[in-house]
Amino acid sequence: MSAIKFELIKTCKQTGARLGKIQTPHGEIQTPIFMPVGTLATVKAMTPEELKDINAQIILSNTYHLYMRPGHELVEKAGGLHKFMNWDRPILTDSGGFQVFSLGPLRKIKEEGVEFRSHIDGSKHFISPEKAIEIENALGADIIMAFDECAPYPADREYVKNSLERTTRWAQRCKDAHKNTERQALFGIVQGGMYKDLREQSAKEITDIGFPGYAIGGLSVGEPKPIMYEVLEYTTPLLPEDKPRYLMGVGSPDDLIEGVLRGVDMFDCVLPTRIARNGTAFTSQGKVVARNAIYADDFRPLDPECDCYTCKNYTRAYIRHLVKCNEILASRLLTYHNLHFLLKLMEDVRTAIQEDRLMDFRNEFFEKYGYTK
Ligand SMILES: Nc1cc(CSc2ncc[nH]2)c2nc(N)[nH]c(=O)c2c1
Ligand SMILES: [Zn+2]
Repeated sequence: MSAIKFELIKTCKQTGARLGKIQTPHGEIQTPIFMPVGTLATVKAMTPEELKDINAQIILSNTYHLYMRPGHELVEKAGGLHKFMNWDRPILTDSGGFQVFSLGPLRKIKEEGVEFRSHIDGSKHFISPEKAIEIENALGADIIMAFDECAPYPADREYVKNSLERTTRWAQRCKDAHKNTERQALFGIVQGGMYKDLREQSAKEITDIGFPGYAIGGLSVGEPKPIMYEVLEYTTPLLPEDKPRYLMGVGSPDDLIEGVLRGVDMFDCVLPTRIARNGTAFTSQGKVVARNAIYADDFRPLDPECDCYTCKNYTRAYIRHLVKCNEILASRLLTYHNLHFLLKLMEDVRTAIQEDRLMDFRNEFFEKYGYTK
């Protein structure tokens, strides 16, 4: 028996988009969904109560980072991640594969696993698929990711083929090592770079092993958007219709909509929280770089069409002032707004699917946001 139950409610007649529901041990998730990222057991600058105010349904945390600091044993001793961070809704943990591979020359990939040096103190570590599952079981997230290699972009065919085949062998080892199937759903991750035949091979191998949900990995790694959309176009149909599909590391407003149109159900990205800390806001008319002098005496809200706490109570002029003074409140107000913006966007997308008008919604949003058609 798996820890989650996915219900496919509707497929949009105009597009490949799906409306769904995922039941988890910590509550229900409506899809398509955007998942705020809380790498170190906190969605930076937000309290759990503020996340609930903006209807965040599930957040992400990270195996590699929490293994490094404070250590998964401590989190387990605290009663698991939910208790430790005071978040009683669903959590998803990434396996650390991506983070370890991002360490670049500091890591060595072997069949057994990955040897790497800590980005904190340079100490030597080794993570195998079994170790990653042990850490994720200790953290206790409702959805956990298999330990995979996210091939860099660009990468030649030979490398990508060898890498996806090792990721398949690791996926089987993760499934064999995962004990907590009743309370933690293990998702497989499809790789294969930007090569159609390798994506088909990886999708077949990973779905043959069998998981309650599937992620599309190896995208949003610097490839041009049209290539990401093309890979999605031929990869999502290879995944079972009755299981959730998660596109890792995506994304910006346009990528979320284009991903939903191509049958993706779940997304996560550090963008909304990261650009907030750099003083930039998503708005329905495109990005607002708050630091820009043009906002010095602009007493309108960040987004006149937004009804969030930030937009109801503060002006661009005030937020620019906070950003210029590097005030902590700048990060808080901008993060609150950016997360609300993406969560509201996904709520509007779900409504558009329900009403079979997602393509019209896309065109209206792109027009207003300033994206080219
Ligand atoms: N682009 C991208 C992003 C992430 C990180 S998702 C994430 N982790 C923590 C926060 N967000 C990926 N993670 C894994 N395991 N595999 C991938 O192929 C991959 C690709
Ligand atoms: Zn707002």
